[in-house]
Amino acid sequence: MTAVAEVSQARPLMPVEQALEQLLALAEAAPIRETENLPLAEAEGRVLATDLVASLDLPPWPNSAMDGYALRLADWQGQPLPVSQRIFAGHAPQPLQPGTCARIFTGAPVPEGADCVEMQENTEVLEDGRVRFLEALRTEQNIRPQGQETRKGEQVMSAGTRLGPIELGLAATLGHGRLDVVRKVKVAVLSTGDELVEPGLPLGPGQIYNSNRRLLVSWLQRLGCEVVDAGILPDDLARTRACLAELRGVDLILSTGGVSVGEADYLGAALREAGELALWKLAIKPGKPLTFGHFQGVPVIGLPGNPASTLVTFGLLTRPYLLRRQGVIDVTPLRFDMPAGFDWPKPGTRREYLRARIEQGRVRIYKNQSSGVLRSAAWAEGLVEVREGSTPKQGDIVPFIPFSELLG
Ligand SMILES: Nc1nc2c(c(=O)[nH]1)N[C@H]1C(S)=C(S)[C@@H](COP(=O)(O)OP(=O)(O)OC[C@H]3O[C@@H](n4cnc5c(N)ncnc54)[C@H](O)[C@@H]3O)O[C@H]1N2
Ligand code: MOO
Ligand SMILES: [Mg+2]
Repeated sequence: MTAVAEVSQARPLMPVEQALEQLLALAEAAPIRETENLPLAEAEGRVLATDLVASLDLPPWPNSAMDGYALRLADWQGQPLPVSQRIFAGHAPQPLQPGTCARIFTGAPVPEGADCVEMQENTEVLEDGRVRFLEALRTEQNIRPQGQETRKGEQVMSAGTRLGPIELGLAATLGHGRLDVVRKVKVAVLSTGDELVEPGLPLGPGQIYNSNRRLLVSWLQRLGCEVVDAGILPDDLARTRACLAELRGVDLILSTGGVSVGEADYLGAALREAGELALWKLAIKPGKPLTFGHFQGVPVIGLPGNPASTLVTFGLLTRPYLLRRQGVIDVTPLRFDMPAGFDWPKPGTRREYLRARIEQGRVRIYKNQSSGVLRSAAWAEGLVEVREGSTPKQGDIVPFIPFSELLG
């Protein structure tokens, strides 16, 4: 353990950007290549494996944007026109008879020969059934031309796009019933600590409930990962080694706890001993001892055990890593510039992520920012970033990252 303490003192803390950059590079070096072809109904939350190219024009034919009348402007000299056909959406029209108009409804194909649609509110139907047009008319008005939205052959979504309701809707408009998606990332979740007991069971002396496991398993499922629940690992180096070795078939071992410098912190020790520790100790608060390494070739992320540290380091560093493994390009959460509703007089040496929420247009922070307090996050709506050395005060602009940007 003295070796660990020495390393901790010798090594300067790594800035968050640098750590993220390294994690993303490591993710790109180990991409998930296998794909599966899924029906749209099962593709929600997954990542598109190949570019999606339009196999048809959208709209496939010119159609009416209004309920009204279709006519040919050259045929109209201001006189009322008789109605020669009625065209409903989903039905093929006849070519427009010269000197007539067609009754037409929204979404119905514009008949050959017509070049203008007038909405019915601007018309008057005479007793003999002819239609008088009351306003000036322009060619192409109220017509959605073929291919206006998308041309056949155009790339509509690129590989690496995450499929949510909007993307699935877009794929559906183009007629795709199935999509090629990247297979799920398989993540083993491990909670380390002699003190941990699963909720629902009685607590013994010195014990606490395991909250990180539930937090991470639910979050990973939301991110579209396949979760292997590896349970609780006691604080024991031999068992830590054995457990890591057993999890060989996964894409990532994600553990919590045991990465600091305590005498019962064995996760970092096991990685160091295996000679595959790539990242340790970041300038982030909470979350400083975050650890990345490999155990017998399997990537391991060791999140610090304090629940708010787990949350922050998962959201800001692990989530982008997992998405990038699947080829997702855009892994950066949106940040909103907001006026601070707090004073932060003491400059820090680590970048702080305070649990915060918006009240009356300002970012307020939870009263207890201790990394052990998960309640701070339940109260909050997101994280406010306070950079190293900065001392924001009331009214200063600070970046706010809503949890909604991180949770999905
Ligand atoms: N001498 C030093 N001590 C500590 C340092 C340091 O730099 N020097 N860093 C502190 C910081 S910062 C953090 S963060 C923690 C990280 O500790 P570990 O990752 O080693 O985690 P543990 O020691 O196992 O546990 C820390 C804390 O979290 C509780 N915990 C752990 N797992 C869970 C879980 N699954 N559910 C709920 N709570 C959990 C655990 O009981 C401890 O209270 O180290 C500091 N120490
Ligand atoms: O980094 Mo620790 O998470 O500050 O408590
Ligand atoms: Mg510890």
